[in-house]
Amino acid sequence: MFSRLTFPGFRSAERFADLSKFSTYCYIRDQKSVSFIRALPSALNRSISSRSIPLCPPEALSSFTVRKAGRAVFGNRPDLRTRSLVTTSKMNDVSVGFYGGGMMAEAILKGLLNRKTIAPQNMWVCELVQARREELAKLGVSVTADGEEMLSNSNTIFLAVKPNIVPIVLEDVTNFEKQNRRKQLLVVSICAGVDLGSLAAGNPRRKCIRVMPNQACLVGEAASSFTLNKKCTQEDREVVETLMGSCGLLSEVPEKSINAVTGLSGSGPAYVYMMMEAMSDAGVREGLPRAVARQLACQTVLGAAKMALEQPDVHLGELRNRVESPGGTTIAASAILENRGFRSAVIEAIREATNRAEEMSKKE
Ligand SMILES: NC(=O)C1=CN([C@@H]2O[C@H](COP(=O)(O)OP(=O)(O)OC[C@H]3O[C@@H](n4cnc5c(N)ncnc54)[C@H](OP(=O)(O)O)[C@@H]3O)[C@@H](O)[C@H]2O)C=CC1
Ligand SMILES: O=C(O)[C@@H]1CCC=N1
Repeated sequence: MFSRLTFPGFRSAERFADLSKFSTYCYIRDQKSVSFIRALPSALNRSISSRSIPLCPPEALSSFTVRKAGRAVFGNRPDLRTRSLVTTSKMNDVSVGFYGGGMMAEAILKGLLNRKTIAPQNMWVCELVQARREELAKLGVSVTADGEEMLSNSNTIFLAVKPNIVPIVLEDVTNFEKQNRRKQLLVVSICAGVDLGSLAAGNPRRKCIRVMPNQACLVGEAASSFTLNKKCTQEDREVVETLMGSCGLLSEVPEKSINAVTGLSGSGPAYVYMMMEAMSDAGVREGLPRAVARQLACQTVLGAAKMALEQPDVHLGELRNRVESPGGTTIAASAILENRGFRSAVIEAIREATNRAEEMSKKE
């Protein structure tokens, strides 16, 4: 089988399998590709779980000839656990509805559409603001102001409203469930500080998943974590992995960790923007044109993040030390950042965000 397939970017099938260390997962979307993947272990004469997905770095995707056998869609880079294979046939049964058509719903919708994980005709958004409905309709998804219409047309319901609106929309969900007892919904909440217990309000049998994504869903580079309640099945897990995996990195964590995820990566883009804004302003102060300073600041963050992700075994302090030449410019700057409490400010800020999510879980 392999003699008929070439591996540009990989010297051999053996090399392909060795790339597992990159922990980048690939969802194969048709049966031919699944057969190809399943055949790998015997061709390599060693065992790879037939349910685990072979891996390769995203940069290799464009030259990855498995495309000849079908569409391969890269999902997440979960370093924590092996993903299961989710095929298109299974996803064909998934129809996604959103309560709330704000920033995050748009980011997730675009993430899903960009990866072609779900066809636009299988996506519904219930949003009260007409201007937002009109904006989202341009994506080809169906929009409505009527929650029941969205629920009737969907089986996986994302709660993407502000946390204080969740009890209101859950009442709708409960009424719908009572009137449609044969349809079981999967409720996926992305709302900060709303726990699994609250998501099951009105129906203790409800299947609920709590996800904490961030806005980088929009560009397929989110850092998200999720946790499921006990009513969820393995299939539900695979559905959320496929949906959120197509928006970026995804890992499963215990529910007690979700508030920390919220403080770190849910809110995280804001901290990084603040840093980039400051770097950009500093460049302007030193005489660089604004556009040049902005671009340099953004690309510096992107490049540093890429290097750190590609060298997971190298301590971040070591990566920093490699930039700090003895007696040079960087160490002079690092001394100021240490002196002004840069790291402890970040640590305390993330603790504050985590505490805030915990506070919201308790009473709002
Ligand atoms: N922003 C972020 O980066 C992240 C946000 N989250 C979580 O995602 C959730 C959504 O956040 P975000 O997208 O930023 O918020 P937005 O305010 O942008 O979006 C929420 C939308 O829901 C609409 N809405 C209000 N009530 C209803 C209702 N009953 N039915 C349907 N739509 C309704 C709102 O309208 P109106 O404006 O009129 O109220 C608004 O357009 C929050 O719970 C947040 O904790 C999670 C991770 C990251
Ligand atoms: O600020 C917030 O509450 C939301 C949750 C994570 C990011 N934004």
